[in-house]
Amino acid sequence: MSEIELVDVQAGYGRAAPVLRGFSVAVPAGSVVCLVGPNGAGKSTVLKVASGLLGPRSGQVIVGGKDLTGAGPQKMLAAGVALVLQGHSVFREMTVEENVLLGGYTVRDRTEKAKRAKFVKDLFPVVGERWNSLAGLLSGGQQKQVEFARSLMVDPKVVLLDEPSMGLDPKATSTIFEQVVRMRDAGTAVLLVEQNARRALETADLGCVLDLGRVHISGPAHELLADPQLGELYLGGRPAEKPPAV
Ligand SMILES: Nc1ncnc2c1ncn2[C@@H]1O[C@H](COP(=O)(O)OP(=O)(O)OP(=O)(O)O)[C@@H](O)[C@H]1O
Repeated sequence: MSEIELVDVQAGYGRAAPVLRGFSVAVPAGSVVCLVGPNGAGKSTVLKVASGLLGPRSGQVIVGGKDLTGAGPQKMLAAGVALVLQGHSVFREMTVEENVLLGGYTVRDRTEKAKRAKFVKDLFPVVGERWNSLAGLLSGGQQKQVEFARSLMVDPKVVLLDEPSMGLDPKATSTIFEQVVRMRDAGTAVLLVEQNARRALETADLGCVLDLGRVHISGPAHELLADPQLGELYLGGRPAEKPPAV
């Protein structure tokens, strides 16, 4: 079963022409789905619709088999859909602990909250190691892991990640993608938007290429990576150029 599904969604801003024009995607349990596509294609808009920040003009948003079309962000979070925003959203003047526990604000049961805090510390060791540090003292990649940990405090079924590698160097980017896999292996479905398309598809189970507000092509991520035409158009060149014939 899909944890979240967008079906034939039309969505846009104000009176402007729709950005998404009949877009569909399904994120199966225990999988990472990566959305790629050119700038302005509507990738972040998909995450806004999936998180309830933007209501679709038509189409459906189904979470865990229930139609939640038009539900706002609070209801979507309560239904198990968490969003990790683009850029850095940690509170720098607060400790890592305070940042992470903020994610569990809606978890009333103290035992459950303590259990979740232990879970995220185990999943992201750096979060546990720096638990009492000010979040602003951490590196960009470490801060991103604090954001991941914060989003997992409510034990979401789905995490939406908007460009998690933005602003990170290649080493930190690798760590972040490793952590995305750990999230998935811990049972969270992940819908990922990335500029770093090739690297993201290497991590993902399924890929979906978005162009002109629709799905251009979708399928197993390794198949998209191997497609030379997609490589040229969307992934910044072919995967393995043959040496020129002499
Ligand atoms: N808040 C907004 N108000 C009006 N138009 C918006 C808003 N956010 C995005 N848009 C427009 O919607 C279109 C799609 O934007 P979106 O951010 O979803 O694309 P994207 O594929 O994520 O792009 P990028 O790869 O550059 O982040 C763009 O034309 C953009 O200008």
